[in-house]
Amino acid sequence: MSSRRASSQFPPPAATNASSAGVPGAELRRYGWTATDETRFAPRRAAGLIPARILRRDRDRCDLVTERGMSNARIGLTRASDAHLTPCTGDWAALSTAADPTIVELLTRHSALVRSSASGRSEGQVLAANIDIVLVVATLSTEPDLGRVERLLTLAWESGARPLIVLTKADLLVDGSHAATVAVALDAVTAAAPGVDILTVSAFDGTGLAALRDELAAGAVADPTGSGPTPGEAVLGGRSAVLVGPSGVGKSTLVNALLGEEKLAVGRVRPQDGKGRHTTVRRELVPLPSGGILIDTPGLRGIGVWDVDSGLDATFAEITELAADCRYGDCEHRTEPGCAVLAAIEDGTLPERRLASYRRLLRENAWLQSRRDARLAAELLRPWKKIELEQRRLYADRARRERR
Ligand SMILES: Nc1nc2c(ncn2[C@@H]2O[C@H](COP(=O)(O)OP(=O)(O)OP(=O)(O)O)[C@@H](O)[C@H]2O)c(=O)[nH]1
Ligand SMILES: [Zn+2]
Repeated sequence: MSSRRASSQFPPPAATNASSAGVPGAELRRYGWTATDETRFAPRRAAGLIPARILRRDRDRCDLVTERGMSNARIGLTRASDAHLTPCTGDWAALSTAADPTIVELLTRHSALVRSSASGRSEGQVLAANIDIVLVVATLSTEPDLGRVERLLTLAWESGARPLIVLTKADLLVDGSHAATVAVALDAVTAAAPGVDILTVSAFDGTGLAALRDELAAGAVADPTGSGPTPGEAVLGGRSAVLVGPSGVGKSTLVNALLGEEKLAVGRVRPQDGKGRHTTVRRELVPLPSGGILIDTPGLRGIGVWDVDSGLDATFAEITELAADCRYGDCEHRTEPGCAVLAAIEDGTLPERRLASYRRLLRENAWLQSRRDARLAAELLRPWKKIELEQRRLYADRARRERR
């Protein structure tokens, strides 16, 4: 994964206020922890573990937040080799509170944004876990890359979270020279995203920011203590949202606009690692003063789809729907008679570009799946290869003995 953007783009977290810590996990509610989560966690708490949300993943350690404040912990999972089970930003974990805190368990994820790994290996790579919304960010300032929007939507649908398209730089609408382009861009994106809500925003003039804040704050509750660790941070919980989109569309500017004043209230944090080390906790996940939790992962360029069968169905919903009316169940919508998809292209209701884009992503998905299947097959064969080898050795030994 490219790290074109420092993962510490969010301001260092302010020192945690322990005053609301009367209730177990209360401080974590800012990060989305709920009473239900706490109930489920009870047996672990009884075993001396505490809940934590992962803010950032390093090779074998994580920056995280617990009810006691920011911390840094070792990854002590037994199945750490499984890409889907290694901690990532957004994960909830059970943490041992030993001298060197250790993540001993990942709590079940309700969603995960997964891409094919940058190295092109046959595994998926989890970019963010436990998200409610994927903000697919594109800009109105240039002709939209619809293929990219569809790719990101496919990943978003597949994650189990709800996609929301955010079109940035809406202030360009008022500029006469841009207005026409923007209107066309908006129509094109709408056609490429059936069933997906689209918000146009501008970090410059504030357009749409209130609507976006409301989306993220849904379900948030007022801080019972009346004040958060930083002034104005009086809302707890809300939706967890991850931002995806190419470089230059205005993600950082948008994040800063959403963070508002909070970015000024910064300070170094001393993780409670028992050794009193002073390190700055870096984070890719931050609670918003207005409610909701924002995740911004570095480097989402060249993002590849990964195991996205249902994501494709959702992204290209109108094609899936048409395909149900094709004469043949296995219709590939190429030359088959009675093909409802081709008929829709013929009568102009389905743009050819949509079908081409759908095919491209289908092919990519099938290719990755076949590579994964090949890897699985190789893994299944491995024990047999070992037995075969041992048998050969045995026979050779016996033959040698008999020759003597
Ligand atoms: N007109 C206008 N320009 C904007 C707006 N938001 C951002 N920009 C400009 O767009 C450019 C890119 O913004 P960034 O926030 O750095 O974009 P990004 O998506 O974070 O880019 P990376 O950090 O490379 O991923 C900058 O020159 C911003 O000033 C906006 O609302 N309106
Ligand atoms: Zn067909």
